[in-house]
Amino acid sequence: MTMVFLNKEIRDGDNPDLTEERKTATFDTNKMAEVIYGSEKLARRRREISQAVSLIPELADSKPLPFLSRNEKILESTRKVTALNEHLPRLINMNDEDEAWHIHSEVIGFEGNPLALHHSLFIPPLVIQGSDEQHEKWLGRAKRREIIGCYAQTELGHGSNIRKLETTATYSLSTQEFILHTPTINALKWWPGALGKSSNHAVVVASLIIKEQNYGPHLFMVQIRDEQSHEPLPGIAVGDIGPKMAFNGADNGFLGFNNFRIPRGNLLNRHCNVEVDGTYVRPPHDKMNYAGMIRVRSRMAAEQGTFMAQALTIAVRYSAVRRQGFLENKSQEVKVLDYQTQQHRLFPAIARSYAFIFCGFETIQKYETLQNEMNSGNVSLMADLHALTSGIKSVVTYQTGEGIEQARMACGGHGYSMASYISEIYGCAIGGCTYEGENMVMLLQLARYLVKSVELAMRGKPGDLGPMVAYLAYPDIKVDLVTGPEAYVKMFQHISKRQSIKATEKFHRKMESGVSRDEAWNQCAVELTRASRLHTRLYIIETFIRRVDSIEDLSIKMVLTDLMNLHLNYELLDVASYALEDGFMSSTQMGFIKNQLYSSLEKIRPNAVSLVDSFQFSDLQLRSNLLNFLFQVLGRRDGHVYQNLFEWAKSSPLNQTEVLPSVTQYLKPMMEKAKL
Ligand SMILES: CC(C)(COP(=O)(O)OP(=O)(O)OC[C@H]1O[C@@H](n2cnc3c(N)ncnc32)[C@H](O)[C@@H]1OP(=O)(O)O)[C@@H](O)C(=O)NCCC(=O)NCCSC(=O)CCCC(=O)O
Ligand SMILES: Cc1cc2nc3c(=O)[nH]c(=O)nc-3n(C[C@H](O)[C@H](O)[C@H](O)COP(=O)(O)OP(=O)(O)OC[C@H]3O[C@@H](n4cnc5c(N)ncnc54)[C@H](O)[C@@H]3O)c2cc1C
Repeated sequence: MTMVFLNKEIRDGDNPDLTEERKTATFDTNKMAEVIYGSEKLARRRREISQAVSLIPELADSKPLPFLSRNEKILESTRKVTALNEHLPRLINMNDEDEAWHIHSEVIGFEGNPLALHHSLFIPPLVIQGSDEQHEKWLGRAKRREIIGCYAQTELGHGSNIRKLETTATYSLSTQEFILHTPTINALKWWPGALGKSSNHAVVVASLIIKEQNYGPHLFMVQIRDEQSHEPLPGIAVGDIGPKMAFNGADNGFLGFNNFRIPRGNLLNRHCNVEVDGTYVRPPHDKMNYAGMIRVRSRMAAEQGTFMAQALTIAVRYSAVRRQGFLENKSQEVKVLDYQTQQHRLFPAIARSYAFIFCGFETIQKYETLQNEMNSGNVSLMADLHALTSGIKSVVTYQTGEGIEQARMACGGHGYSMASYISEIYGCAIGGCTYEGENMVMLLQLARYLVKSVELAMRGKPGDLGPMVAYLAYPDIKVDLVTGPEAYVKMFQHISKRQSIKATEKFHRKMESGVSRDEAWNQCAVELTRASRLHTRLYIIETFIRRVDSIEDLSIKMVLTDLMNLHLNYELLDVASYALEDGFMSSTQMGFIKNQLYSSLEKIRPNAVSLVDSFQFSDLQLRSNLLNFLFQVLGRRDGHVYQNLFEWAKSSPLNQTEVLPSVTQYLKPMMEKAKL
């Protein structure tokens, strides 16, 4: 039986192919949005905010961004973000981070802006690592945007290995100051977003030196530019690092110090301190100064899930209006979305977007618990969350990159045009594989945790394993996949456990053969990263199942169950070789998984457009609206892509004149010469 849901947002004049899709949906997209965003209130607020933004012309792009130069992009993103700043108090609840995040992505898009890091990486470390007194001094000013800041950690020579950062902060007993210094070119800060041209403050990570002893990376509040003139302060060299693959509306920068002095009170000292006489007060956890990175990583699953969801919204809508080729009926070409290959390209990625967003909820909540615990001095949760978020950040960024690239290819030629907006989304999202910890490096961090856990299990201490890794001690009992999701989890647990054990045993064998610990680790690194990926994918599957279990609305639960089954079969198929290898999975089971996968694609087909509509991205957010000016056009909610692609092309600066200088200066003379 199909429940017919009349989508309230079907509009007159929409492309009939899309209207037809929306009519076949078996669920209410507003209800689904509540599940995606976690509450009726937030889903509703997002719609209200989008609506309010659409009525303010100055918050729209003034030109299609791909046609702008780098300087124009920065000017435009700054214009928008400052205009937005003026409107913000009327549009959102200023204390609600989700509302703020939504409105910024809507107005700014993926190109970045000079304030992006201020909120995500300048204020949070100040909150986490700053004392009450330091909050008093800087936090209010930062929140009011009297000062603009960034997070300056990475250097030209070091990003992953932060223990080897070369920027020094040497304590001067005589003046009670820290002297910041960049001893070599390699030690220049390099990459920090918004540092290059916009920020006048930075949280700088530098190696703390007291009486010639290096205490490792610490965080310092540093004013880098004059608040009046915006000129760099004496002793500071700062600038932009040049154009990047994407994110060119932001000014990632470099920064060098020439014996630049800051007061002792600028060491962010909620958890550690340097006393007047140079006595160092240790933090409660060795890696306390890394807590800000856990925070950002904990938010990456949800963030990347929505990045992928935007690319998929564009690709799925387009696939429902793009007609090409025939199936049975030779009188009308089919929507490309009807091809099984197209569905296989897009639907598993839709499932992953949902999975990442659900998983993101859990990690954000876990971080909030950690933050509360840390505030009361309990750091026992840090190691677990560091391991978990290290794996999640790596898996979701990689799979998001894959999903967005598939979305681009699914749009054929038009996907390659910047009119699709997909290349911009890709460029921004894929940066996540590198920033906040390069993926391999982070997978190896999780592997340390897995190896230790396997060692505990091997020593017969399974009781000491945390809930996340308890399965490493479970016995192997064959499963019948027909029985449902739990059996899939057990199969995945077996695969993940076996890989963790295999990698650990290999590591042990290498050491027993006389290879040093570090060398042995390196010789097992690929196997170790495999274990980390499997463990993380298992965790994501489990969060998906938990979320679907918790849903009460039947129509929503049914379609999410289809999506979850697709996810389970797709993921298991992808790693099946691990289970076939030791005979835990039979070839019959493999066939079963494939058939389940194909049948999931068919089940999802009528709901595909509504599943992406449910993310409720506005046309402005997808840079697909023509309301005020010409924007990218492929993901338009109304589905009128062709005429708008033509408008877009006409607006290209190249078409503002019929004969270009390239022709008069070079081609014409060449052709004339050839005639002689
Ligand atoms: C790879 C590590 C973790 C290694 O650190 P290390 O001090 O050399 O550590 P080690 O001696 O090898 O010991 C590892 C040990 O330290 C633990 N650990 C490491 N990090 C944490 C943590 N956050 N919480 C709790 N524990 C932590 C690990 O679990 C290890 O513990 P173990 O020895 O196994 O018991 C570190 O260097 C690191 O985090 N590197 C990545 C750098 C990074 O993420 N940079 C981000 C810059 S900001 C940015 O990119 C902004 C992007 C823009 C945007 O978001 O939009
Ligand atoms: C868009 C963007 C925004 C950024 N924003 C900021 C910012 O705001 N502030 C800031 O401080 N930084 C920022 N960064 C810098 C970013 O955090 C670093 O680039 C990142 O941490 C990776 O470090 P790296 O560049 O040193 O890479 P490298 O470590 O040099 O990586 C190169 C290769 O070496 C491998 N490798 C390195 N170490 C190991 C190891 N131990 N084991 C195995 N393989 C290894 C890596 O896997 C990789 O394949 C940003 C970067 C980007 C791309």
